Amino acid sequence: MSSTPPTTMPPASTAPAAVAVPATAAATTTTTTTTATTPSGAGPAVTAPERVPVERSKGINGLDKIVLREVRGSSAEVYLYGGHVTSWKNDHGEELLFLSSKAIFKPPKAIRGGIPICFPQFSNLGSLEQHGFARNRFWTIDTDPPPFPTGTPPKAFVDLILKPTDEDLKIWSHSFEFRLRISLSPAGDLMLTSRIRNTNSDGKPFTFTFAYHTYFSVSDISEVRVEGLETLDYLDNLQNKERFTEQGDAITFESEVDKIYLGTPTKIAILDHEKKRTFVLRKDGLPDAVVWNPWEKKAKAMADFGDEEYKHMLCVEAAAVEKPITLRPGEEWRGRQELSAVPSSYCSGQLDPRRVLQGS
Ligand SMILES: O=P(O)(O)OC[C@H]1O[C@@H](O)[C@H](O)[C@@H](O)[C@@H]1O
Repeated sequence: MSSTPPTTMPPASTAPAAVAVPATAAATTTTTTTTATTPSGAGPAVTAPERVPVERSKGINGLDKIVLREVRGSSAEVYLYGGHVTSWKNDHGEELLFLSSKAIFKPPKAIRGGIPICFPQFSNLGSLEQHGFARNRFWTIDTDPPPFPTGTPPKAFVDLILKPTDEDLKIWSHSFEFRLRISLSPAGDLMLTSRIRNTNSDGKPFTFTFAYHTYFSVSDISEVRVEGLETLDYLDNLQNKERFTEQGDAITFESEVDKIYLGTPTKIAILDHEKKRTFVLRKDGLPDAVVWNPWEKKAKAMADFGDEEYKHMLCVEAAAVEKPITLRPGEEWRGRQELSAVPSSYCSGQLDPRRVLQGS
């Protein structure tokens, strides 16, 4: 068991990353950019790999969306509404995220499925609307994001930004810049990096909670297990957020679950026995992990969720909930989530490979 402390970083000061989609583009546009990375410290300038074209088009109800495609065939779809990833496909074109057939693509309703962003409040832990407002605001493409301090930029990516409107400032009186980079690796891994900066000019700090509310697509919830959370403490949302300790070998599902696991490892596996697929979730700056499945009764009560759909989804959410993040003006926080989908016969790292191999 290990916990990841929240990271608070000074302003980034190195090489610029590429953003190539003009904010004014209409219908479907395709842009390719090659970025020269400026020196980081004393290092030489390097030329970033050629950027894979990003497509911008109209999605459901005319909402703007971005499609990222990697050369080997994987893809991701991102709605500017919510800065919301609605699709992630592997190089066989198989959908890896759950999106409800009843999802309502109409503001102010958040899209049911994919990866909603919960900010500046997770769940009902505060005075704001459930899960905060980032998931039902219109984000824009960030044409000039500050550089990432290290690493080669990915080839297929988009940078989005959310800043509060005057209306937002009335309900949460803090200025911020929320930058979200969504990228696909050549192997088809989906990475989301959030950089949130306090831009208050009144000298005031602010505090927030956060989650990447990822809906994984699974073949049958009763055949799924989650590894990496066993023996950890959790707050049970179904029991007034009381604190318990998880017992047993791994997490399996036979009824509604809504738990916030605390101080979780940086790597969690979701094994889909029937599909023989393992999702590996890696995270940074996000110590907690929420596990949610509404099960039958709650499914029926949700207007934007099919009665039987709970069988085919599981939310495992990289989150910062127990210890809210506080930023002073000028400070930036970074929280990263990386998702891979691999055959269940493969796993590496801190999880016990024998258990993942057995897959049950
Ligand atoms: O219906 P919403 O607002 O998208 O929330 C869905 C669920 O999201 C989970 O993260 C919460 O732990 C649950 O309590 C909640 O029901």
